[in-house]
Amino acid sequence: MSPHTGTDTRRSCVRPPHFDILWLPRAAMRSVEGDPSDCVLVVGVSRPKMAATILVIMLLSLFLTFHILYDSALNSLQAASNDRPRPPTLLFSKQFYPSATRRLPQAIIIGVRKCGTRALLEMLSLHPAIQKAAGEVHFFDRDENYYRGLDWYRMKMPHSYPEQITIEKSPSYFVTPEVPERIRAMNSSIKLLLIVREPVTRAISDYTQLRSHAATAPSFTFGTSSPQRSFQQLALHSNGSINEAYRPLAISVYHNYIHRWLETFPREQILIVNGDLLIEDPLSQIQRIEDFLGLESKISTHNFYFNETKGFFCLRNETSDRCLRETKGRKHPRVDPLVISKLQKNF
Ligand SMILES: Nc1ncnc2c1ncn2[C@@H]1O[C@H](COP(=O)(O)OS(=O)(=O)O)[C@@H](OP(=O)(O)O)[C@H]1O
Repeated sequence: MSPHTGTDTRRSCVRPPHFDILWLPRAAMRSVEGDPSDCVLVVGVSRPKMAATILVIMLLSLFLTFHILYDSALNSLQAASNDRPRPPTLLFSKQFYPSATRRLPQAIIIGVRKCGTRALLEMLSLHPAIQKAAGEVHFFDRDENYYRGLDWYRMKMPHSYPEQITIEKSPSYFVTPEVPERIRAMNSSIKLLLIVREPVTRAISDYTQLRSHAATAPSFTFGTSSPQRSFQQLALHSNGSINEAYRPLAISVYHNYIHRWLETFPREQILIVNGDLLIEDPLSQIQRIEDFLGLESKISTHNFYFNETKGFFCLRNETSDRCLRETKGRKHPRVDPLVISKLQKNF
């Protein structure tokens, strides 16, 4: 080995033969502390700004590629369950799907509470041309929401295509006096779905829900921890007469509320759905609604299966089977049949 003589350590570095195949410039090899037998490979970026730009471009293209792949995978999944891919939810979706926007509903399930409003909404949303609002919006019945305006309401709606129908359900619309006029002010040609059930069963269902809420609520919400009163005790006075002021019974007197709707909307804009039949034979009611909404019949027997454990029909599409939550289909307390028939005669 020749000793290190000059100031330029690069020249005196002995380049190992296998490094020749890397086409590295000679300057990349430098000797350590002037010892030509001990070389290091020095790698650096000669144009850092350009390198940074290239890196950013590469990362952006990677992100976009991932985004497009994810979006199309999502749409393929949805296309498998429906004929029409659902509007995308990801960033940049408006550029890719310009017509998917949030629209005010063209149909509303206005009630009645405990008659199967949730089941109805979920079943209808099996139709590819129906987009449902996720929760109960309570726009028309709660002043604090109503005075936020229609843009607030629109933002509660899902994305939909122009040929799709947006639908929401808020069961308390039916019994709130201001609601029919407020809905008409928004859209006088809107379609309304009213689902009803045998009135005493509905009242018992209402009672069951209130009792279950009271059992789980803190004691200050419902007063002292007095033992819960039975349906019969609440529905009948001690002299045996009917307690018409008892809210679950009052809501079941449908004609006390429906007249306001009929005064505000033409009869052909309101479809009355049979909630008892929706439980026993959901398709019969769903097909009536497809027709009422002017939709092609798409929901079929394949979309329902009876779940023995739940005791109700559950929903099926190409990707999943699902039943409604346990708060839907609660076990009702036993009520004396004589009390039931007495109440039924009153309706
Ligand atoms: N398929 C299916 N699965 C489960 N439950 C079903 C179904 N179809 C109708 N129902 C009946 O829906 C009742 C609840 O009605 P709502 O959804 O209108 O209740 S709520 O007002 O929104 O609280 C609920 O009342 P309860 O039985 O008292 O729980 C059910 O009887």
